[in-house]
Amino acid sequence: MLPLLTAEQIRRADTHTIQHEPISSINLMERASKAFVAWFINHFPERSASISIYCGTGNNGGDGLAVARLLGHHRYLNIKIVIARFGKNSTADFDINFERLIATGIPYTEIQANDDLPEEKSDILIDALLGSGLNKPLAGDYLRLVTYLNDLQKTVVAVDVPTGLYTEGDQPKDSVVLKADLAITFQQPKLSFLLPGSGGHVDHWQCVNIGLDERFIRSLDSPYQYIEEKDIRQMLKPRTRFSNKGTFGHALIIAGQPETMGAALLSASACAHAGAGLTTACIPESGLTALNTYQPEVMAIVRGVKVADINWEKFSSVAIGPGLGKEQDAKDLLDDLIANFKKPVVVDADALNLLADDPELLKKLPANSILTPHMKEFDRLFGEHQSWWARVRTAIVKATELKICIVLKNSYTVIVTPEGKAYFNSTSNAAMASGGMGDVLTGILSALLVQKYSPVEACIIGCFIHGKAGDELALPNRMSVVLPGKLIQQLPLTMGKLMG
Ligand SMILES: NC(=O)C1=CN([C@@H]2O[C@H](COP(=O)(O)OP(=O)(O)OC[C@H]3O[C@@H](n4cnc5c(N)ncnc54)[C@H](O)[C@@H]3O)[C@@H](O)[C@H]2O)[C@@H](O)CC1
Ligand SMILES: Nc1ncnc2c1ncn2[C@@H]1O[C@H](COP(=O)(O)OP(=O)(O)O)[C@@H](O)[C@H]1O
Ligand SMILES: [K+]
Repeated sequence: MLPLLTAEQIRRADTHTIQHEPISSINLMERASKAFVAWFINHFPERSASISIYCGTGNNGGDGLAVARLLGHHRYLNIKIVIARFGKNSTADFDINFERLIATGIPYTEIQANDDLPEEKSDILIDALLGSGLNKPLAGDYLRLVTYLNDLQKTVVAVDVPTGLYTEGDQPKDSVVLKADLAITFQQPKLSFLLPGSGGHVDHWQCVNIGLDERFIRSLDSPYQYIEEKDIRQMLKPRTRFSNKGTFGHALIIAGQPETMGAALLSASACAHAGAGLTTACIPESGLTALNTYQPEVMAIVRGVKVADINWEKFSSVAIGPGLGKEQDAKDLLDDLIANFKKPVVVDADALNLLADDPELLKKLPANSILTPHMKEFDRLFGEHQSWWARVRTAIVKATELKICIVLKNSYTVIVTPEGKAYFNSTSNAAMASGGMGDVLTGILSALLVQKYSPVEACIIGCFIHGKAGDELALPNRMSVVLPGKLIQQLPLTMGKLMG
């Protein structure tokens, strides 16, 4: 896991590294700038490209000056430097890099407060105006400059953080950010890159290691973590030679109505493909032929048979909700499940909406149950939110209070645990934004629970493999849409590769 730090924690990690590695702060800046340049060269190998580097007078600007000098060493010869000296202050490391720049003879322009803004003809802009030191929304000269640069619609590469973007927390409404095509960011992705809204200011980001003290970073025990493939490889258990279907548990999926049987089919099929030993779907009678045709491996309990006839004890885990509707029979099933089943359950879609109408029932969920809301379901459950940052904060409070896992779905789905940790998933892509994709995730989570992964492990592994299967299909094949049924077919391969 990659710990995700706040701006203040990043400063502490910088200071600690400087004191204990030890390394001087100017050499740490040089290391960061070299790491930036290595990636920049990767993306923009054309040495004749016209590049303008906009530098503030803090350490982000210091990085910008060092980057300019290093690009010069790499024979990028069509470089222009613009220093925005809007205030009196500059940092010591900015000043040193300014001296070093002058020594190289690379020309630069300075703009002061209220100056006319320079004509800009370069194709690529490097944004080193402000970084993680941002402490208020852009105003005055910075606002004027950034608005001007945004209007030019050039390719923008941000150093560490786009100017104007908060590293974490609520981005003030209507605040202006220098929109980046690429942010080459130091040590760890910034929390704001991972949330819709703020993340929209960065088209792509690339994280470069600058050698901050990892032991110290871990000791900060950040509640925010970024899931990496190596974590999943460690967690996923290969299937052993003498295993049989009994080894891998029996999942029950309560889903579907005559009009939304597809949701039940997708969940149940995903559950079987993600390795449940046995899968049973509790569906309306009219869906029986569809189920037996689409996925003959899945067994059925036909709804309409009295609810109490379900022998809950037979199942190692139960998921409820996809396409279920909110009619009385759905409500009765949910009540009965919560009254009689004491192991963690997966609650999705309509079952979440039923819980939103009945907060007392929500409090009775078995400990460590998993809720999988998208944004709208989340707000129905826990109230309207103005930002994703606010949603993550509420999810932490609610998951701890109710002792449950909350999987808040989106790009970078956030998994919040009863201990109050928030894990950001690193897989998935926009080709997966298609109806039924969440139903597939519910089936995967059930399959992992019955295979005896803990609820937190199931959420982490489940979200990762769901997104990974989508990435494996969409990215190399340039698919603009991945349908849920196709993703299900990919799951055994995705899981097999991660186990091997
Ligand atoms: N030793 C270190 O601390 C390292 C820092 N690095 C760079 O340093 C950056 C952070 O540098 P700084 O802390 O100097 O801060 P910045 O360079 O981001 O900002 C400079 C100063 O601008 C002022 N400011 C904040 N918001 C403003 C606003 N809206 N309008 C006008 N002025 C505003 C603040 O006083 C701030 O300190 C990182 O993003 C990274 O690029 C890297 O060189 C790696 C090592
Ligand atoms: N733009 C996107 N990028 C990455 N993943 C996405 C994107 N859009 C949707 N997904 C994933 O697809 C799933 C959609 O879930 P949900 O909205 O519940 O769908 P449905 O209700 O149609 O089944 C989630 O797991 C989400 O993470
Ligand atoms: K920047």
